[in-house]
Amino acid sequence: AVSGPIENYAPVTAQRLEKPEPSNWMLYRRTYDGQGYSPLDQINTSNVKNLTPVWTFATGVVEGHEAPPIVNNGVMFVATPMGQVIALNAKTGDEYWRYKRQLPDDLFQLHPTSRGVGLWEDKLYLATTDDHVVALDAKTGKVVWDTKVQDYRKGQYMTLMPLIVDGKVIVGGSGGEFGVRGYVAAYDAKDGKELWRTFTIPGEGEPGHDTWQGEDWKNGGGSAWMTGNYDKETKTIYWGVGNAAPWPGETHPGDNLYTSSVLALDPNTGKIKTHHQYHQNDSWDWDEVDAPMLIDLHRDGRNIKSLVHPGRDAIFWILERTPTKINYVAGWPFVSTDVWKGIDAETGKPILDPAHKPVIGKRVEFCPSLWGGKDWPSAAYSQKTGLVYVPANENFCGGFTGEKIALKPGELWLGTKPEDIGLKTKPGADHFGELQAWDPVTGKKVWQHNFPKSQLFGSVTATAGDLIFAGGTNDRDFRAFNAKTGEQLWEQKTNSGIVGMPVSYEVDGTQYVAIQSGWGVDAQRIQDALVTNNIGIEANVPQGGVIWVFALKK
Ligand SMILES: O=C(O)c1cc(C(=O)O)c2c(n1)C(=O)C(=O)c1cc(C(=O)O)[nH]c1-2
Ligand SMILES: [Ca+2]
Repeated sequence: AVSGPIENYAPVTAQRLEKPEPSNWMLYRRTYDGQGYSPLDQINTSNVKNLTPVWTFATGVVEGHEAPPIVNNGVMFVATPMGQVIALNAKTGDEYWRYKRQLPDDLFQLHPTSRGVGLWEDKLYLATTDDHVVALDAKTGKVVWDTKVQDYRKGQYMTLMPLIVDGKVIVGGSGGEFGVRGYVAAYDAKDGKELWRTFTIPGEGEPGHDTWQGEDWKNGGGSAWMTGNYDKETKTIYWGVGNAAPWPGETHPGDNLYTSSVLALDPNTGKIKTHHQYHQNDSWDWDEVDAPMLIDLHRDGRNIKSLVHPGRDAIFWILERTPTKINYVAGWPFVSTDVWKGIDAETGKPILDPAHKPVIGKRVEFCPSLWGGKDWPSAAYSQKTGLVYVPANENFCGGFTGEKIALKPGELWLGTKPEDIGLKTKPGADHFGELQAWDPVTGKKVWQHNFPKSQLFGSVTATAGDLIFAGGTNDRDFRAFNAKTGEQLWEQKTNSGIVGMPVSYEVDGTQYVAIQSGWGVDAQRIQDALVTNNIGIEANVPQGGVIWVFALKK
């Protein structure tokens, strides 16, 4: 059924984003600190077994549905692949309106997805794969403004959910596999005017430019394709930066700032306050775009305003953020890796084993694979347990033969042949996906749940009911775990595999859990590789998107 118009829409303000009501999920990870934690606790470890679907909604789209259902006072906004936004009554599932972008016929989407819509006042903001930012009227879905960011014909596109800070719509571009020069940019939420643009690769005369040689910086990658987090006290955005381009480091000698780094940005000007580079001269497609979580830790006898980032480079990073600097605190491998021999305790730079760094003209193998210990799907932090929950992958290795290839704008530029990219499973591996729970204070793993026949490729969400929700597996299951023990307490088979982000919200006194099921993008690429390896994995993960909403059986 189609509901009537949206009435009494609650305008989104700076205050509401800084301190969101427990009932709502209005930012990518619910709060600016990126913790992915809901304070709702009606659904808990003892009653989660009674969790049952209350409504579903077919999106009509095939491909990877990665966005969290965004909820503002009972109104839900869901972004799907192919530039669609659906507004729904979060309680009944009735549709208010739908926006469908007309994508150009000649658009090639390497990553056909959208990770969500940002909210400000009475509008929504969508970043599109044909590289526009579009503002929609939250009540009607009508386009208010539409700003071109860059040219999709040059391999510039966007998949992220915009970060909204104080009336600014902040986005970052994808295109690391097309040799773009990455950037983060802000638009005025009112009219779509560009306010600033900061390139993630410093130009001539800028600090860090000397970490590049010759002209390499112009096409050096460093795309910034995930939503940043925000420290409202110091007014600093922490934004993750992607891989260097093309992949083999030999083709772009130097540390290559600010690829595979986190940038601390001033939201008003885009000025880079400071940075931390996780690993130098990236050669593995190890984008470090998933923004670090802002967590207050009591560690080593002192209070630390930390940045916690389980990296694609297989290292669980703990950094300290100060207004002027980011300091290395600790790091350790959370899945096995043959690339790093350790971490320099002084500088925080990982120590390379050159035998596992891709080069030109010779096949090099490395573990983990180019999808890393953890790709873009987000980890979560529970304020109740004090643990960090990581969707990790173990027993995958990768490899390729580096090649010097000339850049053709708009064409894939990997520095290897696409058909040469391997995903290998370690012989005798008894599992791949791992849901891990880490204590960031002690650096100890508290529990781990293994997935014998699947990768784990979906974001994780924690709730105050001591529950961890996650999809991410090729068996179509959506699951709830006991946050303290890792015991699996509930599961629901859905229509497709889940690469989406679980959220929780409340309407009229009832707590709900929502997720998009709809398999695709790189979870499917890994699946193809697993099936090719013929290790007893079911080939077929049905596709097609459905929004699922659950509540306790009454
Ligand atoms: O370098 C880039 O610009 C870029 C962009 C994206 C994207 O926008 O989704 C991905 C990647 N890289 C990437 O390396 C990767 O593994 C990946 C997986 C996915 C996905 O949606 O499953 N996107 C991307
Ligand atoms: Ca990439």
